[in-house]
Amino acid sequence: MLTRDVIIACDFASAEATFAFLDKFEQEPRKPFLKIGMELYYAEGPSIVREIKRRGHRIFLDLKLHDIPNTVRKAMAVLSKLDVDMCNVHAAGTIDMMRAAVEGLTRPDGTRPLLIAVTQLTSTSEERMRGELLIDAPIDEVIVRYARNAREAGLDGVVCSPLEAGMVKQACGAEFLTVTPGVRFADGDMGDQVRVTTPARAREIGSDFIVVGRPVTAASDPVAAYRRCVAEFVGAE
Ligand SMILES: O=C(O)c1cc(=O)[nH]c(=O)n1[C@@H]1O[C@H](COP(=O)(O)O)[C@@H](O)[C@H]1O
Repeated sequence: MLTRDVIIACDFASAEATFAFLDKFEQEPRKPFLKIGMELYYAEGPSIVREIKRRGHRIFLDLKLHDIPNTVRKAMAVLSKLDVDMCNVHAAGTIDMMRAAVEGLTRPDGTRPLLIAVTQLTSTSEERMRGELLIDAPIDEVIVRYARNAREAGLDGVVCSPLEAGMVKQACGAEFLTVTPGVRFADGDMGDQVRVTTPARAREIGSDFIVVGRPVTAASDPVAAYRRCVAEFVGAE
């Protein structure tokens, strides 16, 4: 069983900006678990992963692969060499694509990073999903279905809103991971997120990891904002 934790989304445009941010956490006893997403990875390439790893952080590499199975298998085989802790794909790529992702990510010695699938982005409302994507079902049903598909393909969990963590656990089992962005403090701005809740509520619902970007990175005191997330979500240690 993995320990509940807070993942900071390092959505920065350069290594310089990222390290200026990380330097603020030098004195923290707890080394934050970090997410590297498309912006930073596309700007800096694999070297940013190696450099952050060298500083001793755990890394969720969030590139959300979504392509034909052969392409995803081969791309995942490349990413498996980066020695990150967690990677992701879009569950909309189907069970075959997710199986190919598992195969590609698995190293010759049988080990691999955790692999999770994005169900419906936390910026998507049920109204837009129905109206624009023509998925004619309640969004909770879609999320649970995608989570079951991910489990069937052999993945370790899903990305969903913390609001959906409980129903995913109920459908797929307590050990099936829920990694949940769409987190805001009670007094915070939603920005482009739609399906959101607070770190404290995410804990009550049963999320394993919350992914928090702007509430920490754009805060006037990012370390204090991170500690607030940890206090609400992880509690006393
Ligand atoms: O896969 C993700 O990490 C992800 C999935 C999702 O459904 N929603 C979502 O917001 N994310 C990511 O989580 C982070 C949330 O950032 P903030 O909205 O700034 O807290 C961003 O880096 C998003 O790319």
